[in-house]
Amino acid sequence: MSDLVIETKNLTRCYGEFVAVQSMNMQVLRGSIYGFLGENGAGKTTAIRMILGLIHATNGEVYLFGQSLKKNRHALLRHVGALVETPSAFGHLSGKDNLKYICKLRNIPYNQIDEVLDIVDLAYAKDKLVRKYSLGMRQRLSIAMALLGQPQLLILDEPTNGLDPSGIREIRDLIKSLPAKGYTILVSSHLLSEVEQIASHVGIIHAGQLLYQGEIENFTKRGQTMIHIKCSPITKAMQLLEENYPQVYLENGLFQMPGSEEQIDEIARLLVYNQISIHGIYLQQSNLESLFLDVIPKKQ
Ligand SMILES: Nc1ncnc2c1ncn2[C@@H]1O[C@H](COP(=O)(O)OP(=O)(O)OP(=O)(O)O)[C@@H](O)[C@H]1O
Repeated sequence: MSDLVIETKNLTRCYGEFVAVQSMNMQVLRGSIYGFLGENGAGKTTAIRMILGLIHATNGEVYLFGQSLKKNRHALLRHVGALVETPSAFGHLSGKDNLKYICKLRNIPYNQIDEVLDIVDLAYAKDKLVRKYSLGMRQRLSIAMALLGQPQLLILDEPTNGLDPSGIREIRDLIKSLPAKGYTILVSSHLLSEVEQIASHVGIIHAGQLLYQGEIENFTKRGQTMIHIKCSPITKAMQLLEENYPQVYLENGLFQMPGSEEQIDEIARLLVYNQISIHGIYLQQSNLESLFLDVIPKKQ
């Protein structure tokens, strides 16, 4: 069994002259939650639609579970559940009847219904009409629909769009619970904070190009630790620090420089020895946001 549930090779999609996705080599490992992160218009939906065989690639190929999608489209997509468009459950039917309807359409046994209702934690509301569901409940029902047919891979395109904070939390908790049940998840988002909270891996797409992919943890490790110092008088401190630490810079009254915990003592001694008052000195780890901004090209 392939360890890569999704692999794309030079996947490209053009709309006329415009390149929406460019030579994308995505690798999604079995059992992972892969956060596909990019600003609006970055190319996430286009890439996802190609992975699902909903649109053709202009160039390149998609492999699912180690096999070419081109050659085994129907057999492979049977193992994939997806939520790509806005949820479309019937409001005049109960949650359970909506699931029954999908089972009938796709020839899936009804005995899977209770199982997926349990996974998305909607068993208590299965007989309630969907029009009386909250948006978060509707979205969980849509995920239950995608889970019918016992897929191995679940693809969710911006599943928290339009939800309120409690709905977002419900979906987040649900997604986090899925790998333990044997699912691999590809979830797209334009929100860094969301990906940071749920994903084990991240792929960053910008203007159609996958600029980074790997474990979230490794991504965070790319960051430097910075020493932040608040001290006075500023002009004298600037002169002294620049002489000893050429990488230092001043921002909003705070001196900053790359460094480690061991250097803090040495810097503090230098400042005190030169009659500079220290109001604060501490170590700051780069956060995911600053790393993200480092990866994507600066706006002109
Ligand atoms: N059918 C189409 N014809 C022409 N251009 C398109 C088409 N579909 C998408 N695009 C363009 O391709 C780019 C990528 O769009 P895509 O929907 O994949 O981005 P996205 O990252 O999913 O963003 P969003 O979160 O806003 O949906 C955008 O500039 C979009 O305008």
